[in-house]
Amino acid sequence: MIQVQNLHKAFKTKTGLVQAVRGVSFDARDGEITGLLGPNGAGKTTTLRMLYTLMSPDEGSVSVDGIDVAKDATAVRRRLGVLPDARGVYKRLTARENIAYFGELHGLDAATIAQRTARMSEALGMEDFLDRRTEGFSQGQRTKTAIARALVHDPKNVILDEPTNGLDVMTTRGLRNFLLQLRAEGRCVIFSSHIMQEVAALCDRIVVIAGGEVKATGTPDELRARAGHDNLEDAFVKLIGSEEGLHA
Ligand SMILES: Nc1ncnc2c1ncn2[C@@H]1O[C@H](COP(=O)(O)OP(=O)(O)OP(=O)(O)O)[C@@H](O)[C@H]1O
Repeated sequence: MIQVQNLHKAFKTKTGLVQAVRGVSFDARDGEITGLLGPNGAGKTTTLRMLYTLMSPDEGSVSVDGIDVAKDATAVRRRLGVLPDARGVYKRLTARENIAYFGELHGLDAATIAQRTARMSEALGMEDFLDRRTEGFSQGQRTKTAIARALVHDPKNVILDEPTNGLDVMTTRGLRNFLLQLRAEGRCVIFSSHIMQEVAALCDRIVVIAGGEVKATGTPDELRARAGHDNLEDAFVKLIGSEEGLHA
């Protein structure tokens, strides 16, 4: 369970202050997939970075399974599996070694790492490239490696920043099934996307974000009803107030 209360974050730039996130609040429950949907520049990545302890908010709070990120970031990190926007796999290591390295950082023994790697590889379809060096990997292969690595310690909460970015249709379908599997295991899953069909197809709850603010929160049906449109695409456009940056 991840609870987000009134997050704010601004960045100083040469041309002035950029207010990236302005008062974002939402709850992401266990056994559900929560989608953060918004156009380019909406503040999704910045919000997720504050959730996974990479950045501290200017204001507001985040708690993971009841633990305040500001009070015990280490305990929070143990409960989180994160696919960051920069995937950053080590190119001199094979996919298996990338996963094992993260397992070792989490203090797992070799047998546990081998067992989790086998499970993840099967779920994500990594058998063909598991023992290849990641240098030269396709985007999909890199993303799968980064996801497997992020989940090696079997975290209860999973945060993925635009997980299907740059993936082909078949790989995206595989990834969707994988996220549904994580949900069925009772995990709390949050992912960000600017593709409304994807969010609508997968999410139990959608947080619509634009201009650093939450514009609406609800199930796909609730959002349709609130916007007064049966068509989800029209509903999102109405909730966001613009079509810009929403489509793939
Ligand atoms: N480190 C930074 N320094 C300055 N501005 C930043 C920084 N990080 C984010 N921003 C700005 O904050 C705003 C929100 O960016 P963010 O990356 O959170 O959006 P996003 O919703 O993830 O967008 P996208 O879908 O394009 O990835 C943007 O205007 C961006 O330029």
